[in-house]
Amino acid sequence: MPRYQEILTDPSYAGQFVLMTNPHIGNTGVNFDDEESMQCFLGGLVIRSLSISTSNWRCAETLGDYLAERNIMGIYDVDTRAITRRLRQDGSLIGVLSTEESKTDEELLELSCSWDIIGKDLMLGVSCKTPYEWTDNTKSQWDFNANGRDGNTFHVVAYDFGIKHNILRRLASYGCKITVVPSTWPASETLKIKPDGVLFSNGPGDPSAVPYAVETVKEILGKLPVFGICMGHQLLGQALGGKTFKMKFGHHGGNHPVRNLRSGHVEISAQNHNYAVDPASLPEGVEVTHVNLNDGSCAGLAYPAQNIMSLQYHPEASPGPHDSDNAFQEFIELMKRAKENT
Ligand SMILES: NC(=O)CC[C@H](N)C(=O)O
Repeated sequence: MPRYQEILTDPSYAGQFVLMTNPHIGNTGVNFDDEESMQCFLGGLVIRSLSISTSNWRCAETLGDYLAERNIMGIYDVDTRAITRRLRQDGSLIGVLSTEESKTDEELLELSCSWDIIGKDLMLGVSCKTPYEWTDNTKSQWDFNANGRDGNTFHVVAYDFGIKHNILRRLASYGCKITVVPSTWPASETLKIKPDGVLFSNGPGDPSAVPYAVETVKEILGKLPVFGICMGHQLLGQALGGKTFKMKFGHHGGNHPVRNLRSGHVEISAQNHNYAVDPASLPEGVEVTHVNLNDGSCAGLAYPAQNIMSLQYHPEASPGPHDSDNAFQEFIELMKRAKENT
């Protein structure tokens, strides 16, 4: 149920510890299919109780062995409810995990002061180094929403700010040919290959710490249809002239209600972000299309005049509900309309 494997391999957790509120973790082990990237980038995993037995038809190894092989620290027997309540009260905090028993509390406190997520470019450490083509789609036994796809192929350039593989699988399932490019890939190179659309992916850290990526987004806006997801949405917000800010403890988990203001429908969504776009800072013409119903924050934007759409949350789920998968179809339609109008 908590789908810890996708969370462990989501590059957006780079530089952060993940604390699971579900008390029992590890019972289905780890498998070959549920990887969201080639690596675990998170700082460490904090849980209440590690399952003493592992049982699932897809299981390839235990969670403990998986983390140990990747040199990722995991800690269990922790009062995760108490830490959750503290985080809700005080907001996100800096933590230190150490195996060195000789360290005093003062030394650990000092260590915690040497780290801050604000102002750090964490994207460089997780993005691919060279462009590559992506062809895998969602395996047929897991696919859904497959009706009504018209077999058109659109070429999408996907900026890898820490991209989750399921974004690529869903785009491929919707019939896209995909070229994945590094976060520093120049806009001019993207425009040169004349794709039908550009995807700006999810990614870790502070969106104000990566001005080069905002510049890239700016150079592409208005020239091609674009779709921004999470970090991609925040960078789009900045490129459009808006501001982003750090939230108290952000949105995490697979149960966030979001209202699509165009259809009136509520989607239950997967979310993982610490920053958000301030809608009041956006210029005229930019529409807030989705609102997080827990706190009223901006969960989606569109600028129809420039074929721009973006979501603060995760339509690719993985893990999480599939309510928002249709966003990929909307991106296909944006590319289709733009193609027809040229
Ligand atoms: N999942 C993401 O893309 C995270 C977005 C952003 N870096 C944040 O933490 O707010």
